[in-house]
Amino acid sequence: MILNDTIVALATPSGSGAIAVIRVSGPEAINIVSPLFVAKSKKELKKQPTHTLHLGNIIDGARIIDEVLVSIFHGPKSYTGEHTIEISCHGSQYIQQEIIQLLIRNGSRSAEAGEFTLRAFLNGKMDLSQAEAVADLISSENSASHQMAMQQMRGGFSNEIQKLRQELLNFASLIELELDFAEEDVEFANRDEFQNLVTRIQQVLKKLIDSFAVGNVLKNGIPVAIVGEPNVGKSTLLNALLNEERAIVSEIAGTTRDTIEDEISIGGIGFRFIDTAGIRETQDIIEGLGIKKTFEKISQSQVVIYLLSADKLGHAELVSASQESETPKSPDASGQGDVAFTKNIQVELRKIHNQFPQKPLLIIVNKVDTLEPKELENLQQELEVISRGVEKSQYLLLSAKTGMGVEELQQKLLQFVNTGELRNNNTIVTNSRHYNALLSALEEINKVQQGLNDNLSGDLMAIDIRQALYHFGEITGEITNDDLLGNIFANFCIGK
Ligand SMILES: Nc1nc2c(c(=O)[nH]1)N(C=O)[C@@H](CNc1ccc(C(=O)N[C@@H](CCC(=O)O)C(=O)O)cc1)CN2
Ligand SMILES: Nc1nc2c(ncn2[C@@H]2O[C@H](COP(=O)(O)OP(=O)(O)OP(=O)(O)O)[C@@H](O)[C@H]2O)c(=O)[nH]1
Ligand SMILES: [Mg+2]
Repeated sequence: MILNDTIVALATPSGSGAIAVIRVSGPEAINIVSPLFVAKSKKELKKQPTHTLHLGNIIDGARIIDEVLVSIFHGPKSYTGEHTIEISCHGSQYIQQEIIQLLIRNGSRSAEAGEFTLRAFLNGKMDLSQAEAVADLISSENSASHQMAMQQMRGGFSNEIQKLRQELLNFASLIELELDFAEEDVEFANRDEFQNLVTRIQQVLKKLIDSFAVGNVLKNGIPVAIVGEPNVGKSTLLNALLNEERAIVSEIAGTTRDTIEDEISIGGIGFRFIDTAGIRETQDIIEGLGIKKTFEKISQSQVVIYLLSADKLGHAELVSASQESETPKSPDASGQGDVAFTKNIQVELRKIHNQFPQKPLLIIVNKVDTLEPKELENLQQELEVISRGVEKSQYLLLSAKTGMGVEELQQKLLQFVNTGELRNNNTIVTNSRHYNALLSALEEINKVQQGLNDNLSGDLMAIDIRQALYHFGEITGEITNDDLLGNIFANFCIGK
């Protein structure tokens, strides 16, 4: 990592647009751009005050490349903390490249991914968790992920960690001071006060650690698997939820072979729907692989939608609960197909439920547009029977084709999400690196607690306190190394 040179990159997306922004940052940024810019006012860019905007031409010798707006930031008063120039040019890719090449010929270098924000971090403009939040903010696509990233970028999480760290540090210093007076048996660090602090740190850490369960799903979108027998309308439902023709739909059973995923926002929260290959006994190797994948997707999902087709149900005459474990006959063409079919569904459902007992199951009957009102009544009863014994299940009727009941489904899905932490504006941990550091910090704090219980000597306790401090420092970036920074910032886009 070379950090004392001047870097340049396009800050706006690659491609052509109305306007593009090229950003230059580093000790020579102003000196490099100044002679390449002729202001309409004829004023020299170099002499302009910080945070001012100037209209003029970017020139390459006698040639004018573009008419642009240039902003100037004098370090350390800038995003990166370095001298920074931003050039807003016309959004042609040709112009963008001509200007960037010109800047490179005149002494700047192409920035690496995340290098502007890396510099902001290294220059103390933000701590590491705030820098990570910048990337999350850029990729946020709904209200929930936006709110969490914004809170973290503005330092909510960092402040909480910093405060604990500072208090713990004060105690560590006092305890370590005792070591210098070991012979005199003095206690600079009041043990009762220390116990209070340790208890408080444990509580905060536990709260933050618990929030990750929510934060992780809210950030990545709540995965919802749509499963069921072939041809029940899983892909049609996916399309209805996404409001686009995302998956191929046909009357041929076994249309979907591989899983198809896409995300939408419902009530500000991201849901990732996973359409799967219909579950059935099959000789087809590829279809079989698809079905295997379906079960993988169920295990990864937060909620399972088990879809049924109304045109196959409709007979209230059902198997009793005691027979449930019996292997069902496969549906046949002899007219008794429906009963066997329903029994089949019961077995299928219980299979899923037994394999994933904690997973909420939404049993949904699709194609209700094909039923007569009287048949609908029977269906209600039938569903009661089908879902009996499958805890955490709810059922719902809909038609993916007409859209009836789809909104109700969305509302039901929202009920599975705990949005309390979001509403209360609590700090929510969304980053697994932070989560792991918090777990390690708690482990060390628990050792400190044990030390207090055992009346352990200060020198031994100091070791665990230092370890806990180390893990706090990992989150905010006081403790770091080039590999870790490389990893974090390599996942940024170029120009950020
Ligand atoms: N054109 C442009 N838009 C942008 C950015 C940018 O770098 N350029 N940002 C980049 O992500 C975000 C805004 N973030 C910024 C943060 C700090 C400063 C800045 O100049 N800070 C100085 C002065 C503060 C002040 O005026 O009080 C400083 O911190 O000292 C600029 C942008 C989003 N929009
Ligand atoms: N009448 C009616 N037909 C529907 C409805 N939903 C789906 N269909 C039809 O059912 C057939 C199967 O739909 P798909 O969405 O391909 O079914 P699938 O469950 O994805 O099937 P596989 O991918 O083979 O597992 C298609 O002909 C759809 O048009 C509905 O609500 N009402
Ligand atoms: Mg399908």
